[in-house]
Amino acid sequence: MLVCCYTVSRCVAADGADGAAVTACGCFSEFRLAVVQLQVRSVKADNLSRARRLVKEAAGQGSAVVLLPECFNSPYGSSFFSKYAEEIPGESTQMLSEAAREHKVYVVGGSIPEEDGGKLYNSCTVFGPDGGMILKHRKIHLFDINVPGKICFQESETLSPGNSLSMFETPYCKVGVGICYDMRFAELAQIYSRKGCQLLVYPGAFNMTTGPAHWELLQRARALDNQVFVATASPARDESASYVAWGHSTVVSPWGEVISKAGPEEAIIYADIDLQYLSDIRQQIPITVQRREDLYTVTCAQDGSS
Ligand SMILES: NC(=O)CCC(=O)C(=O)O
Repeated sequence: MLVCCYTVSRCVAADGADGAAVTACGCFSEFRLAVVQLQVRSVKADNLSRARRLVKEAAGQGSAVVLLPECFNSPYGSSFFSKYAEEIPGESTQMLSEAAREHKVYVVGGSIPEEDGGKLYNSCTVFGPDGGMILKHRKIHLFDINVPGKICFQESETLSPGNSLSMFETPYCKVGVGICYDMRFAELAQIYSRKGCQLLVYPGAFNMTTGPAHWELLQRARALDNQVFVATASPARDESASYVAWGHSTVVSPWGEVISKAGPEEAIIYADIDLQYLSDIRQQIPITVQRREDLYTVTCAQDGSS
């Protein structure tokens, strides 16, 4: 918890990340987040080397935390998951670990298709500045969609869901992790924010149907109703792919404003995450303390059930 965030000064973070700001009490109130909207193609080695280069570039711009897209090592699609799947640790997570250690940043490694015990998962790994793996999060809500004439897709044909929630702590803030479709489930964001997360990250690959309609709206809703920062990282759009990603990686503030946003093409976007701003908003509109937990259980329903 940030308790005495009054005086803010620029400094070099203890773990070597430049550009963080600390308060008089020594807690960090501001840090730079980079979101890498990677152009993912069919050659895995190229995806890995480009991701590595862009993590380096983001670190060079003073980022303390770098976020990669869903399925960053593989084209997104049921026909690709088993071909590109790896065990963890494996080639892709090794690269993430090395990039985090070399550049002294937190790397939220988007996701990769993971193989474990004969099953496939859509898994996000997070690495700290020492290169150690902090967590592995398996997508808990699998993306199944059928909008006639537009898109029909079923992750659940090939993937298995994860069964646990994942949060991690940095010197800057506490972060909750979800993967793409997980963002549609408001309960997940609510649990993370109630457990103290100030930033929610969703590596994601929305599509050309739901992207324009829902992508930004969902992020702003999750940010606003939980008073947290929300960041999404999409693959860059590839019109020739079987699943065309919407792109538009975004960072939203706890006020619900879009503070950084990519277009459809490969890019790195940056956001200076100001936790004092988050505290101010929570004081100005104190929903976090005005909740009526005593009323949120249905005790009397018309059909007599409770
Ligand atoms: N990869 C995904 O989970 C896609 C989710 C999506 O597009 C949606 O509309 O939800």
